[in-house]
Amino acid sequence: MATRNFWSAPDPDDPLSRALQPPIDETPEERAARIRQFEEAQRVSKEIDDEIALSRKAYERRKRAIKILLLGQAESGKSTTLKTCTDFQLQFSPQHFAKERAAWKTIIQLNLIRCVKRLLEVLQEEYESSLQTTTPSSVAKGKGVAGRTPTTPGVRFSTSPLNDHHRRIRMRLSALLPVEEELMRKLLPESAGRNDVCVRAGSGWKGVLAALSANTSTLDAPLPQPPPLVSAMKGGSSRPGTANGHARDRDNPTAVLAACRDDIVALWEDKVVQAVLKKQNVRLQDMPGFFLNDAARVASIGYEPTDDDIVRARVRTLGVEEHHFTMESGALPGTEWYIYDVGGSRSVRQHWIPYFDDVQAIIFLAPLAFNLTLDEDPKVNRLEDSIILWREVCQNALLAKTTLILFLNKMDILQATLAAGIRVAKYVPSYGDQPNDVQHVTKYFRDKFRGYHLRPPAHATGSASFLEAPLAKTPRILLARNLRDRAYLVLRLIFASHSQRARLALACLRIRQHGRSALTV
Ligand SMILES: Nc1nc2c(ncn2[C@@H]2O[C@H](COP(=O)(O)OP(=O)(O)OP(=O)(O)O)[C@@H](O)[C@H]2O)c(=O)[nH]1
Ligand SMILES: [Mg+2]
Repeated sequence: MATRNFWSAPDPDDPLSRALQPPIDETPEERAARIRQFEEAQRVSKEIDDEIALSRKAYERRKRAIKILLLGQAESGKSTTLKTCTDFQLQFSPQHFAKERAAWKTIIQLNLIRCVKRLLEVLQEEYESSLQTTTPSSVAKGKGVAGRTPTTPGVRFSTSPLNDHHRRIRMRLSALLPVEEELMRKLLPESAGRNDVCVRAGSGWKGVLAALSANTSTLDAPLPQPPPLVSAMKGGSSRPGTANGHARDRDNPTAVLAACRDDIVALWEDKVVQAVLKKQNVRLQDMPGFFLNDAARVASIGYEPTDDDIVRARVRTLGVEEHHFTMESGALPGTEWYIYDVGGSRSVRQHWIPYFDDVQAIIFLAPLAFNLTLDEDPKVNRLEDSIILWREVCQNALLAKTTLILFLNKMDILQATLAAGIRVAKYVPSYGDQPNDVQHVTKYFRDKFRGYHLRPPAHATGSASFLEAPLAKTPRILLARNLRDRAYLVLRLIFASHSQRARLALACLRIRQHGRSALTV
Protein backbone atom coordinates (compact mmCIF):
# COMPACT_ATOMS: atom_id res chain seq x y z
CA MET A 1 0.00 0.00 0.00
CA ALA A 2 1.39 3.43 -0.95
CA THR A 3 2.14 5.74 1.95
CA ARG A 4 0.87 9.31 1.95
CA ASN A 5 3.47 12.08 2.21
CA PHE A 6 3.08 14.69 4.92
CA TRP A 7 2.70 17.45 2.40
CA SER A 8 0.44 15.66 -0.03
CA ALA A 9 -3.13 16.85 -0.35
CA PRO A 10 -4.93 16.58 3.01
CA ASP A 11 -7.55 14.00 3.55
CA PRO A 12 -10.53 16.17 4.32
CA ASP A 13 -11.89 13.50 6.68
CA ASP A 14 -8.64 13.17 8.71
CA PRO A 15 -8.00 15.97 11.25
CA LEU A 16 -4.38 14.82 11.85
CA SER A 17 -3.59 14.92 8.16
CA ARG A 18 -5.12 18.40 7.94
CA ALA A 19 -3.06 19.54 10.95
CA LEU A 20 0.18 18.27 9.40
CA GLN A 21 -0.21 20.27 6.25
CA PRO A 22 2.31 23.10 5.80
CA PRO A 23 1.00 26.56 6.52
CA ILE A 24 -0.44 28.27 3.46
CA ASP A 25 1.95 31.23 3.82
CA GLU A 26 5.12 29.01 4.18
CA THR A 27 8.27 30.74 2.88
CA PRO A 28 10.73 28.86 0.59
CA GLU A 29 13.30 28.71 3.51
CA GLU A 30 10.71 27.28 5.88
CA ARG A 31 9.76 24.73 3.28
CA ALA A 32 13.39 23.66 2.77
CA ALA A 33 13.87 23.34 6.55
CA ARG A 34 10.71 21.26 6.88
CA ILE A 35 11.79 18.91 4.11
CA ARG A 36 15.24 18.49 5.68
CA GLN A 37 13.60 17.67 9.01
CA PHE A 38 11.32 15.16 7.39
CA GLU A 39 14.18 13.44 5.56
CA GLU A 40 16.18 13.24 8.77
CA ALA A 41 13.18 11.71 10.55
CA GLN A 42 12.87 9.19 7.73
CA ARG A 43 16.55 8.28 8.00
CA VAL A 44 16.30 7.71 11.77
CA SER A 45 13.15 5.68 11.32
CA LYS A 46 14.85 3.47 8.71
CA GLU A 47 17.82 2.98 11.00
CA ILE A 48 15.51 1.85 13.78
CA ASP A 49 13.71 -0.53 11.40
CA ASP A 50 17.05 -2.01 10.25
CA GLU A 51 18.18 -2.48 13.85
CA ILE A 52 14.93 -4.21 14.74
CA ALA A 53 15.31 -6.49 11.70
CA LEU A 54 18.90 -7.27 12.66
CA SER A 55 18.10 -8.06 16.26
CA ARG A 56 15.15 -10.19 15.15
CA LYS A 57 17.53 -12.14 12.90
CA ALA A 58 20.07 -12.46 15.73
CA TYR A 59 17.31 -13.63 18.04
CA GLU A 60 16.18 -16.26 15.53
CA ARG A 61 19.78 -17.40 15.01
CA ARG A 62 20.34 -17.59 18.74
CA LYS A 63 17.12 -19.56 19.16
CA ARG A 64 18.40 -22.10 16.63
CA ALA A 65 21.94 -22.18 18.12
CA ILE A 66 23.19 -24.94 20.39
CA LYS A 67 23.63 -23.63 23.90
CA ILE A 68 25.70 -25.32 26.55
CA LEU A 69 26.07 -24.35 30.17
CA LEU A 70 29.13 -25.31 32.18
CA LEU A 71 28.27 -25.97 35.82
CA GLY A 72 30.06 -27.12 38.94
CA GLN A 73 31.44 -25.75 42.17
CA ALA A 74 34.27 -23.20 42.23
CA GLU A 75 37.59 -24.64 41.04
CA SER A 76 35.84 -27.62 39.47
CA GLY A 77 37.44 -26.87 36.09
CA LYS A 78 34.69 -25.10 34.10
CA SER A 79 36.85 -22.31 32.70
CA THR A 80 39.67 -24.77 32.10
CA THR A 81 37.40 -26.94 29.99
CA LEU A 82 36.50 -23.91 27.96
CA LYS A 83 40.11 -22.79 27.79
CA THR A 84 41.09 -26.04 26.16
CA CYS A 85 38.42 -25.48 23.52
CA THR A 86 39.42 -21.90 22.94
CA ASP A 87 43.00 -23.00 22.72
CA PHE A 88 42.04 -25.40 19.99
CA GLN A 89 40.08 -22.76 18.14
CA LEU A 90 42.92 -20.29 18.38
CA GLN A 91 45.24 -22.60 16.54
CA PHE A 92 43.46 -21.26 13.52
CA SER A 93 43.78 -17.65 14.62
CA PRO A 94 47.41 -17.11 15.69
CA GLN A 95 47.18 -13.32 16.05
CA HIS A 96 44.30 -13.55 18.46
CA PHE A 97 46.14 -16.31 20.28
CA ALA A 98 49.24 -14.13 20.74
CA LYS A 99 47.08 -11.54 22.49
CA GLU A 100 45.55 -14.21 24.71
CA ARG A 101 48.97 -15.55 25.58
CA ALA A 102 50.07 -12.12 26.80
CA ALA A 103 47.04 -11.93 29.08
CA TRP A 104 47.68 -15.39 30.47
CA LYS A 105 51.30 -14.56 31.17
CA THR A 106 50.23 -12.01 33.79
CA ILE A 107 47.69 -14.42 35.28
CA ILE A 108 50.37 -17.11 35.60
CA GLN A 109 52.77 -14.65 37.21
CA LEU A 110 50.01 -13.75 39.65
CA ASN A 111 49.39 -17.43 40.31
CA LEU A 112 53.06 -17.93 41.11
CA ILE A 113 53.09 -14.93 43.45
CA ARG A 114 50.03 -16.35 45.19
CA CYS A 115 51.81 -19.69 45.67
CA VAL A 116 54.78 -17.86 47.17
CA LYS A 117 52.44 -15.88 49.41
CA ARG A 118 50.79 -19.07 50.66
CA LEU A 119 54.21 -20.62 51.28
CA LEU A 120 55.28 -17.55 53.27
CA GLU A 121 52.08 -17.73 55.31
CA VAL A 122 52.73 -21.36 56.21
CA LEU A 123 56.28 -20.55 57.26
CA GLN A 124 55.05 -17.61 59.31
CA GLU A 125 52.45 -19.81 61.01
CA GLU A 126 55.12 -22.41 61.75
CA TYR A 127 57.42 -19.76 63.14
CA GLU A 128 54.73 -18.24 65.35
CA SER A 129 53.50 -21.58 66.65
CA SER A 130 57.05 -22.48 67.64
CA LEU A 131 57.67 -19.34 69.67
CA GLN A 132 58.40 -19.99 73.31
CA THR A 133 59.51 -17.91 76.23
CA THR A 134 62.54 -18.97 78.26
CA THR A 135 62.08 -19.86 81.88
CA PRO A 136 64.92 -19.95 84.40
CA SER A 137 65.04 -23.76 84.15
CA SER A 138 65.30 -23.81 80.32
CA VAL A 139 68.11 -21.26 80.48
CA ALA A 140 69.91 -23.39 82.98
CA LYS A 141 69.65 -26.42 80.65
CA GLY A 142 70.90 -24.30 77.75
CA LYS A 143 67.76 -24.99 75.69
CA GLY A 144 67.61 -23.00 72.42
CA VAL A 145 67.17 -23.30 68.68
CA ALA A 146 68.20 -22.04 65.30
CA GLY A 147 71.78 -21.92 66.43
CA ARG A 148 71.09 -19.49 69.25
CA THR A 149 70.76 -20.16 72.93
CA PRO A 150 68.84 -17.57 74.90
CA THR A 151 70.70 -16.78 78.05
CA THR A 152 68.19 -14.61 79.85
CA PRO A 153 64.89 -15.74 81.37
CA GLY A 154 61.79 -14.19 79.75
CA VAL A 155 63.29 -14.07 76.23
CA ARG A 156 61.05 -15.30 73.38
CA PHE A 157 62.73 -17.79 71.06
CA SER A 158 61.67 -20.18 68.32
CA THR A 159 61.93 -23.96 68.38
CA SER A 160 61.28 -24.05 64.65
CA PRO A 161 63.85 -25.62 62.32
CA LEU A 162 63.57 -22.45 60.22
CA ASN A 163 66.69 -20.38 60.70
CA ASP A 164 67.91 -16.87 59.88
CA HIS A 165 68.61 -17.85 56.29
CA HIS A 166 64.92 -18.73 55.81
CA ARG A 167 63.81 -15.59 57.55
CA ARG A 168 65.95 -13.43 55.28
CA ILE A 169 64.52 -15.07 52.16
CA ARG A 170 61.05 -14.63 53.58
CA MET A 171 61.66 -10.93 54.10
CA ARG A 172 63.02 -10.45 50.61
CA LEU A 173 60.11 -12.28 49.02
CA SER A 174 57.58 -10.17 50.85
CA ALA A 175 58.48 -7.54 48.22
CA LEU A 176 56.25 -9.50 45.84
CA LEU A 177 53.12 -8.62 47.78
CA PRO A 178 52.71 -5.01 46.54
CA VAL A 179 53.16 -6.28 42.99
CA GLU A 180 50.30 -8.72 43.53
CA GLU A 181 48.15 -6.02 45.07
CA GLU A 182 48.71 -3.67 42.16
CA LEU A 183 47.98 -6.31 39.52
CA MET A 184 44.84 -7.44 41.30
CA ARG A 185 43.66 -3.86 41.49
CA LYS A 186 44.08 -3.48 37.74
CA LEU A 187 42.33 -6.76 37.08
CA LEU A 188 39.34 -6.17 39.31
CA PRO A 189 39.22 -2.88 41.23
CA GLU A 190 36.85 -4.29 43.87
CA SER A 191 39.10 -7.29 44.55
CA ALA A 192 40.84 -5.74 47.57
CA GLY A 193 41.08 -8.28 50.35
CA ARG A 194 40.39 -11.32 48.11
CA ASN A 195 43.01 -13.97 48.32
CA ASP A 196 42.47 -15.37 44.86
CA VAL A 197 42.89 -14.16 41.31
CA CYS A 198 39.45 -13.27 40.01
CA VAL A 199 37.93 -11.58 37.00
CA ARG A 200 34.50 -10.27 36.18
CA ALA A 201 33.02 -11.99 33.13
CA GLY A 202 32.59 -9.70 30.15
CA SER A 203 34.86 -7.02 31.63
CA GLY A 204 37.42 -7.38 28.85
CA TRP A 205 40.05 -8.49 31.36
CA LYS A 206 42.12 -10.28 28.72
CA GLY A 207 42.49 -7.02 26.82
CA VAL A 208 43.49 -5.16 29.98
CA LEU A 209 46.14 -7.73 30.83
CA ALA A 210 47.44 -8.01 27.28
CA ALA A 211 47.89 -4.21 27.17
CA LEU A 212 49.60 -4.30 30.56
CA SER A 213 51.94 -7.04 29.44
CA ALA A 214 52.76 -5.12 26.23
CA ASN A 215 53.52 -1.95 28.22
CA THR A 216 55.78 -3.69 30.69
CA SER A 217 57.66 -5.72 28.10
CA THR A 218 59.71 -2.60 27.35
CA LEU A 219 60.64 -2.45 31.04
CA ASP A 220 61.57 -6.10 31.24
CA ALA A 221 65.31 -5.53 31.07
CA PRO A 222 67.06 -6.95 34.14
CA LEU A 223 67.13 -4.58 37.07
CA PRO A 224 70.44 -2.94 37.95
CA GLN A 225 72.61 -4.86 40.38
CA PRO A 226 72.08 -5.36 43.23
CA PRO A 227 68.36 -5.78 42.63
CA PRO A 228 66.27 -3.32 44.61
CA LEU A 229 64.63 -6.15 46.55
CA VAL A 230 67.92 -7.31 47.91
CA SER A 231 69.24 -3.84 48.63
CA ALA A 232 66.00 -3.03 50.43
CA MET A 233 66.42 -6.00 52.73
CA LYS A 234 70.04 -5.20 53.38
CA GLY A 235 68.93 -2.19 55.36
CA GLY A 236 68.54 0.30 52.50
CA SER A 237 65.37 2.37 52.49
CA SER A 238 64.49 1.90 48.83
CA ARG A 239 61.72 -0.70 48.76
CA PRO A 240 60.27 -1.71 45.39
CA GLY A 241 57.16 0.22 44.63
CA THR A 242 57.94 3.11 46.96
CA ALA A 243 58.43 6.66 45.83
CA ASN A 244 62.12 6.10 46.43
CA GLY A 245 63.20 5.42 42.89
CA HIS A 246 61.50 2.10 42.18
CA ALA A 247 57.88 3.00 41.68
CA ARG A 248 57.97 1.33 38.28
CA ASP A 249 58.75 -2.10 39.79
CA ARG A 250 55.24 -2.43 41.15
CA ASP A 251 53.99 -2.22 37.58
CA ASN A 252 56.52 -4.63 36.23
CA PRO A 253 55.85 -8.09 37.62
CA THR A 254 58.31 -9.70 35.21
CA ALA A 255 61.28 -7.72 36.51
CA VAL A 256 60.33 -8.10 40.19
CA LEU A 257 59.74 -11.82 39.80
CA ALA A 258 63.06 -12.21 38.00
CA ALA A 259 64.81 -10.46 40.89
CA CYS A 260 63.11 -12.90 43.29
CA ARG A 261 63.60 -15.99 41.17
CA ASP A 262 66.56 -17.56 42.95
CA ASP A 263 65.00 -16.96 46.35
CA ILE A 264 61.71 -18.56 45.27
CA VAL A 265 63.47 -21.63 43.89
CA ALA A 266 65.76 -21.90 46.92
CA LEU A 267 62.90 -21.62 49.40
CA TRP A 268 60.67 -24.10 47.59
CA GLU A 269 63.46 -26.67 47.20
CA ASP A 270 64.70 -26.28 50.75
CA LYS A 271 64.48 -29.59 52.66
CA VAL A 272 63.59 -27.88 55.94
CA VAL A 273 60.76 -25.96 54.24
CA GLN A 274 59.45 -29.17 52.69
CA ALA A 275 59.53 -30.83 56.12
CA VAL A 276 57.58 -27.92 57.62
CA LEU A 277 54.93 -28.21 54.88
CA LYS A 278 54.62 -31.91 55.54
CA LYS A 279 54.36 -31.36 59.28
CA GLN A 280 51.68 -28.70 58.75
CA ASN A 281 49.87 -31.08 56.40
CA VAL A 282 49.89 -28.50 53.59
CA ARG A 283 50.05 -29.71 49.99
CA LEU A 284 50.66 -26.64 47.88
CA GLN A 285 50.79 -28.95 44.86
CA ASP A 286 47.00 -29.30 45.15
CA MET A 287 46.48 -25.56 44.99
CA PRO A 288 44.86 -24.39 41.78
CA GLY A 289 47.35 -22.34 39.80
CA PHE A 290 50.33 -24.12 41.35
CA PHE A 291 53.51 -22.95 39.59
CA LEU A 292 56.22 -23.36 42.23
CA ASN A 293 57.73 -26.35 40.42
CA ASP A 294 58.08 -24.09 37.38
CA ALA A 295 59.33 -21.02 39.27
CA ALA A 296 62.75 -20.91 37.57
CA ARG A 297 61.02 -20.68 34.19
CA VAL A 298 57.98 -18.55 35.06
CA ALA A 299 60.03 -16.03 37.03
CA SER A 300 62.52 -15.42 34.24
CA ILE A 301 62.74 -12.23 32.19
CA GLY A 302 61.94 -13.87 28.87
CA TYR A 303 59.08 -16.00 30.16
CA GLU A 304 56.47 -16.99 27.56
CA PRO A 305 53.62 -19.20 28.75
CA THR A 306 53.28 -22.61 27.15
CA ASP A 307 49.88 -24.03 26.24
CA ASP A 308 50.12 -26.29 29.26
CA ASP A 309 50.81 -23.29 31.53
CA ILE A 310 47.69 -21.59 30.19
CA VAL A 311 45.55 -24.63 30.86
CA ARG A 312 46.88 -24.84 34.41
CA ALA A 313 46.47 -21.14 35.19
CA ARG A 314 43.81 -20.33 37.74
CA VAL A 315 41.45 -17.41 37.57
CA ARG A 316 38.14 -17.31 39.41
CA THR A 317 35.12 -16.37 37.30
CA LEU A 318 32.69 -13.82 38.68
CA GLY A 319 29.48 -13.51 36.66
CA VAL A 320 28.66 -15.35 33.44
CA GLU A 321 31.00 -15.44 30.46
CA GLU A 322 29.51 -16.17 27.05
CA HIS A 323 31.58 -17.83 24.33
CA HIS A 324 30.30 -17.98 20.79
CA PHE A 325 31.61 -20.28 18.07
CA THR A 326 30.44 -21.05 14.57
CA MET A 327 31.33 -24.50 13.39
CA GLU A 328 33.08 -24.11 10.08
CA SER A 329 33.39 -27.72 9.05
CA GLY A 330 32.62 -31.18 10.30
CA ALA A 331 29.34 -32.84 10.96
CA LEU A 332 27.37 -29.66 11.60
CA PRO A 333 28.93 -26.87 9.54
CA GLY A 334 27.44 -23.44 10.02
CA THR A 335 25.96 -24.34 13.39
CA GLU A 336 26.31 -21.69 16.01
CA TRP A 337 27.27 -22.65 19.53
CA TYR A 338 27.07 -20.65 22.69
CA ILE A 339 28.88 -21.86 25.77
CA TYR A 340 28.22 -20.17 29.08
CA ASP A 341 30.89 -20.31 31.76
CA VAL A 342 29.62 -19.32 35.18
CA GLY A 343 31.20 -18.70 38.56
CA GLY A 344 30.80 -21.72 40.83
CA SER A 345 31.13 -20.36 44.35
CA ARG A 346 28.06 -20.61 46.52
CA SER A 347 27.33 -16.90 46.55
CA VAL A 348 26.99 -16.72 42.74
CA ARG A 349 25.08 -19.90 41.99
CA GLN A 350 21.74 -18.07 41.83
CA HIS A 351 22.96 -16.53 38.56
CA TRP A 352 22.78 -19.96 36.92
CA ILE A 353 19.01 -20.23 36.96
CA PRO A 354 18.10 -17.78 34.16
CA TYR A 355 20.09 -20.01 31.78
CA PHE A 356 18.30 -23.22 32.68
CA ASP A 357 15.35 -23.00 30.34
CA ASP A 358 17.44 -21.92 27.37
CA VAL A 359 20.27 -24.45 27.15
CA GLN A 360 20.22 -27.82 25.45
CA ALA A 361 23.08 -29.34 27.38
CA ILE A 362 24.80 -28.92 30.71
CA ILE A 363 28.36 -30.05 31.23
CA PHE A 364 28.77 -30.57 34.96
CA LEU A 365 32.32 -30.71 36.33
CA ALA A 366 32.90 -32.67 39.52
CA PRO A 367 36.44 -33.29 40.74
CA LEU A 368 36.78 -36.24 43.11
CA ALA A 369 38.29 -34.00 45.78
CA PHE A 370 37.28 -36.12 48.75
CA ASN A 371 39.93 -34.60 51.04
CA LEU A 372 39.32 -30.91 50.35
CA THR A 373 36.81 -28.38 51.62
CA LEU A 374 35.18 -25.38 49.97
CA ASP A 375 37.10 -22.11 50.11
CA GLU A 376 33.92 -20.22 50.87
CA ASP A 377 32.92 -22.61 53.67
CA PRO A 378 35.73 -24.73 55.08
CA LYS A 379 33.23 -26.89 56.97
CA VAL A 380 31.84 -28.32 53.72
CA ASN A 381 33.57 -31.19 51.95
CA ARG A 382 34.06 -30.44 48.25
CA LEU A 383 32.90 -33.79 46.99
CA GLU A 384 29.79 -33.75 49.14
CA ASP A 385 28.98 -30.27 47.83
CA SER A 386 29.39 -31.54 44.25
CA ILE A 387 27.07 -34.50 44.81
CA ILE A 388 24.39 -32.30 46.38
CA LEU A 389 24.71 -29.80 43.54
CA TRP A 390 24.48 -32.56 40.93
CA ARG A 391 21.37 -33.91 42.62
CA GLU A 392 19.77 -30.45 42.53
CA VAL A 393 20.59 -30.10 38.84
CA CYS A 394 19.18 -33.56 38.05
CA GLN A 395 16.00 -32.86 39.95
CA ASN A 396 15.40 -29.37 38.62
CA ALA A 397 12.14 -29.33 36.66
CA LEU A 398 13.46 -26.64 34.29
CA LEU A 399 16.15 -29.07 33.17
CA ALA A 400 13.84 -32.02 32.57
CA LYS A 401 14.68 -32.13 28.85
CA THR A 402 18.26 -30.93 29.05
CA THR A 403 21.15 -33.23 28.24
CA LEU A 404 23.32 -33.64 31.31
CA ILE A 405 26.97 -34.52 30.90
CA LEU A 406 28.97 -35.25 34.02
CA PHE A 407 32.75 -35.05 34.03
CA LEU A 408 34.42 -36.66 37.00
CA ASN A 409 37.57 -34.70 36.46
CA LYS A 410 40.93 -33.90 38.02
CA MET A 411 41.70 -37.61 37.90
CA ASP A 412 45.40 -36.79 37.93
CA ILE A 413 44.99 -35.07 41.28
CA LEU A 414 43.03 -38.02 42.64
CA GLN A 415 45.84 -40.30 41.51
CA ALA A 416 48.50 -38.13 43.18
CA THR A 417 46.46 -37.83 46.37
CA LEU A 418 46.04 -41.58 46.70
CA ALA A 419 49.69 -42.16 45.78
CA ALA A 420 50.66 -39.80 48.62
CA GLY A 421 48.98 -42.27 51.00
CA ILE A 422 45.94 -40.15 51.83
CA ARG A 423 43.15 -42.52 52.86
CA VAL A 424 39.60 -42.00 51.62
CA ALA A 425 38.08 -43.55 54.74
CA LYS A 426 39.56 -40.79 56.87
CA TYR A 427 37.35 -38.25 55.07
CA VAL A 428 34.49 -40.50 53.97
CA PRO A 429 33.97 -43.06 56.75
CA SER A 430 31.38 -44.99 54.69
CA TYR A 431 34.17 -45.96 52.29
CA GLY A 432 35.30 -48.40 54.98
CA ASP A 433 38.26 -50.67 54.31
CA GLN A 434 37.87 -50.94 50.54
CA PRO A 435 41.15 -50.73 48.61
CA ASN A 436 42.54 -47.20 48.51
CA ASP A 437 43.26 -47.24 44.77
CA VAL A 438 42.05 -45.12 41.87
CA GLN A 439 39.86 -47.82 40.39
CA HIS A 440 37.88 -48.60 43.56
CA VAL A 441 37.69 -44.99 44.70
CA THR A 442 36.43 -43.82 41.30
CA LYS A 443 33.84 -46.55 41.17
CA TYR A 444 32.63 -45.77 44.67
CA PHE A 445 32.10 -42.08 43.97
CA ARG A 446 30.79 -42.66 40.47
CA ASP A 447 28.02 -44.72 42.00
CA LYS A 448 27.23 -41.87 44.37
CA PHE A 449 26.65 -39.58 41.39
CA ARG A 450 24.97 -42.23 39.31
CA GLY A 451 22.04 -42.54 41.70
CA TYR A 452 20.59 -39.41 40.16
CA HIS A 453 20.46 -40.18 36.48
CA LEU A 454 19.89 -43.07 34.12
CA ARG A 455 21.84 -46.19 34.92
CA PRO A 456 24.33 -46.99 32.13
CA PRO A 457 24.58 -50.45 30.55
CA ALA A 458 26.86 -52.81 32.45
CA HIS A 459 29.15 -53.50 29.45
CA ALA A 460 30.06 -49.84 29.21
CA THR A 461 32.09 -49.69 32.38
CA GLY A 462 35.83 -50.11 32.52
CA SER A 463 36.68 -49.31 28.91
CA ALA A 464 40.37 -48.68 28.29
CA SER A 465 39.86 -45.16 27.02
CA PHE A 466 36.73 -43.37 26.00
CA LEU A 467 38.32 -42.36 22.76
CA GLU A 468 38.46 -45.93 21.56
CA ALA A 469 35.13 -47.01 22.94
CA PRO A 470 32.30 -47.46 20.45
CA LEU A 471 29.37 -45.23 21.10
CA ALA A 472 26.24 -46.85 22.45
CA LYS A 473 22.85 -45.34 22.00
CA THR A 474 22.23 -45.48 25.70
CA PRO A 475 24.28 -43.28 28.01
CA ARG A 476 27.51 -44.86 29.09
CA ILE A 477 30.21 -44.56 31.65
CA LEU A 478 33.46 -43.25 30.25
CA LEU A 479 36.50 -42.07 32.08
CA ALA A 480 38.69 -39.16 31.06
CA ARG A 481 42.04 -39.90 32.62
CA ASN A 482 43.42 -36.42 32.32
CA LEU A 483 42.79 -32.93 31.11
CA ARG A 484 43.77 -33.85 27.59
CA ASP A 485 41.10 -36.53 27.39
CA ARG A 486 38.51 -34.13 28.70
CA ALA A 487 39.59 -31.39 26.37
CA TYR A 488 39.42 -33.83 23.52
CA LEU A 489 35.85 -34.74 24.23
CA VAL A 490 34.71 -31.16 24.54
CA LEU A 491 36.56 -30.16 21.43
CA ARG A 492 34.89 -32.92 19.54
CA LEU A 493 31.65 -31.84 21.01
CA ILE A 494 32.14 -28.39 19.64
CA PHE A 495 34.17 -28.89 16.53
CA ALA A 496 32.75 -32.24 15.51
CA SER A 497 34.52 -33.59 12.45
CA HIS A 498 33.83 -36.58 10.26
CA SER A 499 36.06 -38.84 12.33
CA GLN A 500 34.71 -41.78 14.27
CA ARG A 501 35.20 -40.03 17.56
CA ALA A 502 32.97 -37.16 16.53
CA ARG A 503 30.06 -39.46 17.13
CA LEU A 504 30.29 -38.38 20.75
CA ALA A 505 29.28 -34.89 19.69
CA LEU A 506 26.40 -36.18 17.67
CA ALA A 507 25.40 -38.42 20.52
CA CYS A 508 24.90 -35.41 22.71
CA LEU A 509 22.51 -33.98 20.20
CA ARG A 510 20.79 -37.33 19.84
CA ILE A 511 20.49 -37.71 23.57
CA ARG A 512 19.01 -34.24 23.66
CA GLN A 513 16.26 -35.37 21.38
CA HIS A 514 15.56 -38.40 23.54
CA GLY A 515 15.09 -36.43 26.71
CA ARG A 516 17.04 -36.71 29.97
CA SER A 517 20.24 -38.69 29.86
CA ALA A 518 23.70 -38.38 31.22
CA LEU A 519 27.15 -39.18 30.02
CA THR A 520 29.71 -39.60 32.73
CA VAL A 521 33.24 -38.90 31.67
N1 LIG B 1 45.53 -31.10 37.77
C1 LIG B 1 44.39 -30.70 37.23
N2 LIG B 1 44.04 -29.42 37.36
C2 LIG B 1 42.88 -29.04 36.81
C3 LIG B 1 42.03 -29.91 36.10
N3 LIG B 1 40.95 -29.20 35.68
C4 LIG B 1 41.13 -27.95 36.12
N4 LIG B 1 42.29 -27.84 36.80
C5 LIG B 1 42.85 -26.66 37.46
O1 LIG B 1 41.94 -26.28 38.49
C6 LIG B 1 41.94 -24.87 38.65
C7 LIG B 1 40.53 -24.36 38.69
O2 LIG B 1 39.95 -24.53 37.43
P1 LIG B 1 38.94 -23.45 36.81
O3 LIG B 1 38.64 -23.96 35.44
O4 LIG B 1 39.44 -22.09 36.96
O5 LIG B 1 37.69 -23.66 37.77
P2 LIG B 1 36.22 -23.04 37.61
O6 LIG B 1 35.27 -24.19 37.74
O7 LIG B 1 36.11 -22.22 36.38
O8 LIG B 1 36.15 -22.14 38.93
P3 LIG B 1 35.25 -20.83 39.20
O9 LIG B 1 35.48 -19.89 38.07
O10 LIG B 1 35.75 -20.32 40.50
O11 LIG B 1 33.84 -21.29 39.30
C8 LIG B 1 42.80 -24.31 37.52
O12 LIG B 1 44.06 -23.97 38.04
C9 LIG B 1 42.94 -25.46 36.55
O13 LIG B 1 44.17 -25.43 35.86
C10 LIG B 1 42.44 -31.29 35.96
O14 LIG B 1 41.77 -32.14 35.39
N5 LIG B 1 43.63 -31.60 36.55
MG1 LIG C 1 35.85 -20.18 36.09
